[in-house]
Amino acid sequence: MSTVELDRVSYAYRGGGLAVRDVSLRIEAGEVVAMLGPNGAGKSTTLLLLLGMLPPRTGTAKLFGGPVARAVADGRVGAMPQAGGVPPRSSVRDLLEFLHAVYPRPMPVAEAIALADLDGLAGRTVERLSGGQQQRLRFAMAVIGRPDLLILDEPTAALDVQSRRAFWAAIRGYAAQGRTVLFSTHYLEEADDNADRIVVLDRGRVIADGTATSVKRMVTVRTVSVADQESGQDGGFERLPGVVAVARRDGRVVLTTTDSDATVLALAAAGLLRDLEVVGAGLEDAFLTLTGNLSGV
Ligand SMILES: Nc1ncnc2c1ncn2[C@@H]1O[C@H](COP(=O)(O)OP(=O)(O)OP(=O)(O)O)[C@@H](O)[C@H]1O
Repeated sequence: MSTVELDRVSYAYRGGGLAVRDVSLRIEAGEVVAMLGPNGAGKSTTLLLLLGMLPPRTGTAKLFGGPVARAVADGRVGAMPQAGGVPPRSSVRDLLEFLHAVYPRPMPVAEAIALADLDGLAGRTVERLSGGQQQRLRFAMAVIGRPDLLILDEPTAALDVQSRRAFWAAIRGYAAQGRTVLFSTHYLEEADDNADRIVVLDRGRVIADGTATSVKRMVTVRTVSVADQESGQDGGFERLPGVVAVARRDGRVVLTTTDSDATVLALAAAGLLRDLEVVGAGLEDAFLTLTGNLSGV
């Protein structure tokens, strides 16, 4: 029995195209999984389907081998959705005490406060917390019920670098207790640092799924550029090893490659190494490469 089991799930918002298309995904107990993808890839929609907040149009979603609604009602799922207000006038302690009373097997309020690094802020009202502190409170609210599965939608979006680090340390601490964690992010680096496995979504589909190392290898593309020598060397660049796209701009030939070493060696062998520049390409290019939409200009 898997913790998360999506079987060919699709979802369309009213009046929109398919936001999630035929997604199948299994996550086992104890895994920490990142869902990585650009804006609009379908990450939030997939997470909402798993929380029972949207019903699949086709396909089935199960948690712990049963209906999503049952797992949620049993308090086995903790969530930090992207949107969702926290009552501004309540204090941190009041909110957590309220939730403590709601869940069947909660952790002590003090433990949730410590885990979310909110010590010293228990008496403060929500409206007087900084953005980062509010985010940490939302985390405390998600874990206080000791959920077996924690679902976090871009949890660090509002945080600065320092709070980000503290936040991930708290999540890793929770995962280390054998809990399953699924989070979404735009950042390959964040996925790489904090997940055992990365599922890449693009336009509603799963386009890659594997260990951080294997996905990183797939999405790490570089741009190699040399001065355009106009030496009648028209074409041919796209046949160099690793090259997936060729563009010419500002007097340079710009090659997008999945194997920059091989591309540079081949350029050298062809006598074309003039004013070489190699830079890491952004994740956007990497997604385009993965989805086969990067074409030469
Ligand atoms: N409430 C909604 N009504 C209509 N369309 C929506 C709604 N929410 C999302 N969509 C559309 O569904 C698709 C998937 O959006 P979703 O929010 O799941 O992506 P995402 O990967 O979470 O993006 P982001 O990283 O920006 O949060 C997008 O095309 C988006 O425009």
